[in-house]
Amino acid sequence: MRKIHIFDTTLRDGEQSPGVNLNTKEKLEIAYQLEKLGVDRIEAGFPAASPGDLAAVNAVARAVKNASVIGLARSREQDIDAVVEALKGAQDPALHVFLATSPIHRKHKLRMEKDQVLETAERAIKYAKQYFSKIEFSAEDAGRTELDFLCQVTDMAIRAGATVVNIPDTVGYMNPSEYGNIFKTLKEQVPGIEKIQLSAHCHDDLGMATANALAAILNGADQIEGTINGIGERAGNTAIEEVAMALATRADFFGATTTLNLREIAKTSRLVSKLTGMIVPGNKAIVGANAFAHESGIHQDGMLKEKTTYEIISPETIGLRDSKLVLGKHSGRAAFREKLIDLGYELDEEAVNTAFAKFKDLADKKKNVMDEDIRAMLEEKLAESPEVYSLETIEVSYGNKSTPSATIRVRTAEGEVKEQTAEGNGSVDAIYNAIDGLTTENVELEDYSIKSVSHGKDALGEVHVVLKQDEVSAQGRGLSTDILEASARAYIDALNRLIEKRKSPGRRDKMSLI
Ligand SMILES: CC(=O)SCCNC(=O)CCNC(=O)[C@H](O)C(C)(C)COP(=O)(O)OP(=O)(O)OC[C@H]1O[C@@H](n2cnc3c(N)ncnc32)[C@H](O)[C@@H]1OP(=O)(O)O
Ligand SMILES: CC(C)C(=O)C(=O)O
Repeated sequence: MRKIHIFDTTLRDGEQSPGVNLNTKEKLEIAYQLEKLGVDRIEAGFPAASPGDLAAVNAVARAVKNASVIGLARSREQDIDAVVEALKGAQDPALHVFLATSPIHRKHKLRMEKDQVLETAERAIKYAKQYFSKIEFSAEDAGRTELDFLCQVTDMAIRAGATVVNIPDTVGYMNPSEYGNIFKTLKEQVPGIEKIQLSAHCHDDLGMATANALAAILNGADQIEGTINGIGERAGNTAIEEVAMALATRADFFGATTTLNLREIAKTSRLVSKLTGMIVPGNKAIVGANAFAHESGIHQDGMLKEKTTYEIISPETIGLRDSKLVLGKHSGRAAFREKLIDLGYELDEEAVNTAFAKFKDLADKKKNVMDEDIRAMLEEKLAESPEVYSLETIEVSYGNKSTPSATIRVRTAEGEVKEQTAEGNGSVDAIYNAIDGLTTENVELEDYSIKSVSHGKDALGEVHVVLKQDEVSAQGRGLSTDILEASARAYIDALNRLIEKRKSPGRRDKMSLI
């Protein structure tokens, strides 16, 4: 299979992401991880940009042993000299020199005619030749360059001594068929093209960076430039992990491969995200948090029967432990049953159905139902606790300048519905006064505590109360995404158990499953 070289520019183009600034230590940490990932080339920075970047590139150049280290330069002697300086001590140094070739850049930015562009680039490559055996020349904005002129530029670069010619789609303007056609044309029309490597460097302004890079491969590109997590100038660059996984997953189609250690992908992605501060979107291909997570019942059922129904890549391939079945409102019984087994619960079918109905109610209120939520939900209910009172509705009125009041409606075991409104020092006090008014039980609140069962602002709140009546006490627990409702449920639960204890004094409190 044809080998595609991976040129990583996370430390150069990736660092051009607004807001990203990597110091030497951070660049080194990423470079070591890129070595583990097995990239062929590491573009460590733009040494002429600042003394700090020159020093960082030098540190990377001296540290990296298993990849070529590259510095970027404009077609100017002082920039090339800075790269010479920065790459001192490198085991396998290479220069990357560029000049824009498109009519827009020639006219407005460089203010050069075509022949001046050719002369300037040729002079720079020839100047660099005395220092470097490996030189990549980039025709910046190649995507918007006249194809016949791009052939001329490529011919000039080969004659001047470039070993790699890069065809950047600098502004992410290309589509796969146009971009592929550039590579095909260069391969067909430029003499001596077989002596050099052709490289693709794409930007993601129209969301086509990876597709364009793959089109370049299909049309003869030898090297792909990109970054981890696709970070980079504006909308970013081709994401290296996407190209590597596309080639690995669809080898049948592309007939090309990288020599990356794919198991290092997830780790590299996490490190780059941490050090650059650029958060990876959940739905990002390959490395997003949801890339191997399944939420809907039909998908989860398929996954439990056979993973390939909904996964084209196994998460282990990129160094993740496993896929995730996320319980949410679209989940079905198959995934729910599996989760119960995972959590160590053995319930009969009827209990599973009851628990599943409660789970669906909870999932309507909460985005992600976590393991802690399910445990709490299963253990909330005391199967043997008869419901003398059950909560029907709760309404609370609270203002920091008015007295809180609560209206509670309960249903008795006989089916009678009772309603009571009361005021209190706070919302919970008002709720408990209203319940006391309804039940006419003379109880004392001995203990009240509240905790969050899981994380986030939609987390379940769990309230625990202890009520006392004539030296007998009983505990109660209430669970809800609303802490006031959880408070009411806990109080009523404790009351029910207190009444039950009064009827059968020897009975102990026992928590059990639904
Ligand atoms: C497509 C890319 O990603 S290219 C890489 C982009 N990365 C960077 O620019 C980061 C590092 N850059 C820098 O720190 C600074 O721009 C420097 C140090 C390189 C230059 O700074 P300054 O000398 O102040 O120039 P400034 O950035 O304002 O303008 C760029 C100059 O380089 C010229 N230039 C641009 N590209 C090239 C090139 N490939 N070869 C030669 N000259 C170039 C411009 O025409 C302009 O020249 P002018 O001042 O004569 O008009
Ligand atoms: C320097 C070149 C390769 C570049 O970053 C671009 O054109 O996007």
